Amino acid sequence: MKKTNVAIVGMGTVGTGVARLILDHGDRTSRHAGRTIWLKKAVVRDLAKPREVDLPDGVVTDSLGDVIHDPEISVVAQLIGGLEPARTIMLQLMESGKDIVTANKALLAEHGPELFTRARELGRSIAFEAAVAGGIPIIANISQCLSANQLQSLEGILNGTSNFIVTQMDERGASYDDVVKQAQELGYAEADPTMDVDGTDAAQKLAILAHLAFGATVDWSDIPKIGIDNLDPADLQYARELGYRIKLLAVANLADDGLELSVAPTLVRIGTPLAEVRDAFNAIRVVGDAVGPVFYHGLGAGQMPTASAVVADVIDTAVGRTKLTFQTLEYFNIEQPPRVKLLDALTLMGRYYFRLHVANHPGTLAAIAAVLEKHAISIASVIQHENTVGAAKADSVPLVIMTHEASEGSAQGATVAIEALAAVTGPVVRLRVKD
Ligand SMILES: NC(=O)C1=CN([C@@H]2O[C@H](COP(=O)(O)OP(=O)(O)OC[C@H]3O[C@@H](n4cnc5c(N)ncnc54)[C@H](OP(=O)(O)O)[C@@H]3O)[C@@H](O)[C@H]2O)C=CC1
Ligand SMILES: N[C@@H](CC=O)C(=O)O
Ligand code: NA
Repeated sequence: MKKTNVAIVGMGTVGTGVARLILDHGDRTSRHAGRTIWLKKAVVRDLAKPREVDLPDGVVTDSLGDVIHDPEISVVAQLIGGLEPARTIMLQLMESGKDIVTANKALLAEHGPELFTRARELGRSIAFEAAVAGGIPIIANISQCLSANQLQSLEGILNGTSNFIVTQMDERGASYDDVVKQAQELGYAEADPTMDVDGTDAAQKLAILAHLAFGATVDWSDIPKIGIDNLDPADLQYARELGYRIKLLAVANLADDGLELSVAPTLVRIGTPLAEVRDAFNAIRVVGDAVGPVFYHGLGAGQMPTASAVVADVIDTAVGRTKLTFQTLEYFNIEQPPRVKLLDALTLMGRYYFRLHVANHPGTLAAIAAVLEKHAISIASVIQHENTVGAAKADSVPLVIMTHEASEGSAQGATVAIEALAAVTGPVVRLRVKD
């Protein structure tokens, strides 16, 4: 039987899972590849650090040169996170004739055009199924299975850590800090979990998907994003009372004049599929003009789900499928003009949830309603619980307002104007609502 020699660079959470799959399940991988997938080298930074997988003698090394200078190794799973040295190592590996499989979305979102251009020049491929939504085969689906469609929209939960945190806060009343720690221990979070909770990771994944799905050339940092890092448990509670759950939603919507992109905590109606996505699961709803809506659901973070995607890419690369896809097509090709432009975030339409703290006296509601009216925002419902201190009326009360559709620009303007009212104390919480 033929053999493809593979190396792993970066033996952390994902690298360890990839080694496990290759070493423990050679029968499966060889059946699908029609050849033996052989782990020849695993490059680590620190030889003394214990690994959670038994690597055969001679596999582990701290020298990247052992891979670069070994002409028998043709595929490398590059599983170091962050930008550098990951970028330089990826370029060095490609220069030395290796095809790449990676899970590093930050690197692709930031340096995708450079890396893919170089890959094309060198006749190499870069496969990255694990970079978006972990184990869900979304890259393959968008770039191959749905290729007969003009995709119209794509919305999803793309960050497992944030979804885990929000689920645990919502369902168990867990504290934010405790659940962040737990997400790190479980191997879901990035080395710097700020990237997960502030919406960066979801925006980077959305930029990659928007490129594949719509031909948009988007700098991820141009995508308007809000994370879950300032989410108040009170909003999870009010959302539930209104029949919603809060999810960090990434949205790409193709309009007549361009592409709307955003990442934001959003109220999603309980009972709809996205609202039921729990813990580290991700989900993506894609609508194509021929196929209609398609829904993908699965684990978006964690060792083995991510390794599942990496090893599938290793097999595809070993048999030449990834080269076919990513060498010849327009993906990350800077010579291809973008097919759509990014729309101004202020024009995006949506419903809103406002929570504010207001003085408990006559005229307050009227003043707020007047501001909303001035910004052409119509109220759909209001919650204000009776609030007393003992038998006496409390001085201030929380007020929750759900609106009908309005533009992001109007909602922003109204927020500033409401915060300036004398009857309103502290900042206004404003969240998007998905119907
Ligand atoms: N964890 C997950 O659920 C998912 C992760 N990803 C992506 O996969 C990539 C890896 O993530 P993950 O495994 O969780 O991260 P980890 O931090 O667990 O692993 C990264 C590994 O890379 C090693 N490393 C860093 N620099 C070098 C170097 N110069 N040479 C050799 N090894 C090096 C680190 O070594 P050391 O141990 O010494 O620090 C560490 O073991 C990231 O890009 C991440 O975004 C994608 C989808 C899901
Ligand atoms: N940190 C990421 C890991 C997968 O991409 C997440 O939590 O989704
Ligand atoms: Na994936």
